Amino acid sequence: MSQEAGLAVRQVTVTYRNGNTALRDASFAVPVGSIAALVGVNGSGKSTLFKAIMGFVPLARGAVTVLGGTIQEALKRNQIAYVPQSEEVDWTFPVLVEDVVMMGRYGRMNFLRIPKQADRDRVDTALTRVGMQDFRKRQIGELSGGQKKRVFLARALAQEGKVILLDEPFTGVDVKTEEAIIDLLTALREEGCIMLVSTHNLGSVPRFCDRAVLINRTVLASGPTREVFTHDNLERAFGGVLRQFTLGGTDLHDDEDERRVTVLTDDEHPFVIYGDEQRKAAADPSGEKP
Ligand SMILES: Nc1ncnc2c1ncn2[C@@H]1O[C@H](COP(=O)(O)OP(=O)(O)OP(=O)(O)O)[C@@H](O)[C@H]1O
Repeated sequence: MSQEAGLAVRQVTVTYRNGNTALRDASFAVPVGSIAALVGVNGSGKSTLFKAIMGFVPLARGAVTVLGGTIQEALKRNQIAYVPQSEEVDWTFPVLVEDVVMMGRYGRMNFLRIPKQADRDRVDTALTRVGMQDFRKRQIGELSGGQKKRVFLARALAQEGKVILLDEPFTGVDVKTEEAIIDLLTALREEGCIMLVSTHNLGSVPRFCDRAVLINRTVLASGPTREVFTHDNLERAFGGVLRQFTLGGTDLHDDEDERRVTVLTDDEHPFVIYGDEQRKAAADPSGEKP
């Protein structure tokens, strides 16, 4: 399918009311049926970009199109679902898990918000898909970090949005939950969803994101992950924030093997580049050595 029909951000500039331009001339596209990682340092404009796509901040310049239409049209059709960062949610608010997921249906109800059977069925399916059926009567504040994430994913599923924005979905979740989330996103990709996932977890990006957008107040690089996730691009995006070291010779091998391995890391989620031609080599998502 053409990129035109997916999510397209064209020359977008966002200036906040205090005059701060958080994003300048940002352009990229994500086709239907793909997962794109949105990667950048703190303050690089990831949340601002999400807000721009959701129509929460006015664009000083440029345009965003969703499935060929404007943001307003997409919002009216409930096409954009959002999974927030944990810090954005008031967990003391007394609401049950099933009610949070039902919120995903609000846009499809009339102003009285009385759920129909079809809405309840969608909520059931969404809770089952994220493995949270047994917790449906729990207060949202009484869940673990990973369980809370799954509930908000279920809300996005119940909404049936074609475009799903996920803000740091792996922060504070264990490896098993991370795997479960990745499996779910991969299944949604097969169903034709467009996902934009902000993450600091560099190591996992080539594993499940077919595309990547590197950002620092503008889009530095975007496209297929294997083309974007290069040593040079990551260095441009992260500068001194990342540590880099190369292992080779007797540090890595106990024989004559001359291959080397370079690790780029924020000390939490290392991104590993195999081979000697690191500066030219694109990351190989299969993890195979050259
Ligand atoms: N409401 C606002 N008014 C003015 N400036 C803002 C506002 N929100 C964010 N900014 C600024 O815009 C820039 C981009 O911030 P943004 O929150 O989009 O970054 P981010 O990449 O999401 O950061 P993080 O990884 O820390 O969540 C920062 O310099 C920030 O201080």
